[in-house]
Amino acid sequence: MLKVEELTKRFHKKTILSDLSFNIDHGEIVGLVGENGAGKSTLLQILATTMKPTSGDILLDDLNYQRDKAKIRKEIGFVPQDIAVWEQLTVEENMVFFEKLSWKKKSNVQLKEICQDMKLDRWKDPVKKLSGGMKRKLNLAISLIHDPSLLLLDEPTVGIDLKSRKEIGAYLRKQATDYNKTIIYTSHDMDEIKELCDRVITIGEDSFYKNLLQEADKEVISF
Ligand SMILES: Nc1ncnc2c1ncn2[C@@H]1O[C@H](COP(=O)(O)OP(=O)(O)OP(=O)(O)O)[C@@H](O)[C@H]1O
Repeated sequence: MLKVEELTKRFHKKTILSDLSFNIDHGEIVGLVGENGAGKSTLLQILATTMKPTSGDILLDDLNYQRDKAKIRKEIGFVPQDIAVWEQLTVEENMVFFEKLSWKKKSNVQLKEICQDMKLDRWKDPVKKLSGGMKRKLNLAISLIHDPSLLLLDEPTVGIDLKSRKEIGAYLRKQATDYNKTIIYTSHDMDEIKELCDRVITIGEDSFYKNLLQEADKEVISF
C-alpha cells in the first residue's frame, strides 16, 4: 500500500499541496486531476522521490521514503510529461540502452514482449520515424523494464489518438489487475479518467472536477 500522511509542499512561501493524506492499494489505478498549476506534477515528483516534500511522511508497504530512498526508487516507474527517448536509435536499441541502465536484467525477448503487449510493433524502426503516440508508448515501455510496483504517469496519453489511448488504457488495466501494480495517472481528459480509474484524487480550490466526477459516480478524494 502507498500511504501518504499529512503531506505539504511549499515553494518559497506559497503552499501548493496542503496536508494531503490518502492510501492507495496494490492493483488500484488512481487518477490525479486538477486545473493547470494545481500541483499534480509536484505531487507526482514527490512520489517519484525527485522532489522533497516540505513536511509529511510517505510509505510504500514497509519502506519509508525518508529512510529507504534507494529501495523505494527500485519500485518506481516514472513517466514525466516530456518524452525522453533517443530519436536516432531504433525501438530495440532504446529498450536495450535503458535495460543496461536498469538494476534488473531483461533479455531482448522480454524487452520486445513489453513493447508488443502495448501494441508497439516497430521494433527495428528508428524512433524518429514513429508518431507521437508510439513515442509515448515507448516512454511507458522503458519505465516498465525494471518491473516497478508503483507506476507514476504524468499525462501519458496527451496528444495521442483515441485508438492508442485505448490500447494504453487496456495495457495499464492489465498491469494493475494481473500484476497488482499501483498506478497514479494524471490527465485532463475526463472521459479517460472516468473510464480507466478506480478512484480519483482532485487537488486545487476549484470544485469543478470534484463535482463532475461525483456526478459520474466516481469515488473522489479532494484536497
Ligand atoms: N520548482 C518550483 N519552484 C517554484 N514553483 C514551482 C516549482 N515547481 C512548480 N512550481 C509551481 O507550483 C505550482 C504547481 O505546479 P505543477 O506543475 O505541480 O502543477 P500541475 O497541476 O501539474 O499543472 P499542469 O496541469 O499545468 O501540468 C505552479 O504554480 C508552479 O508554478
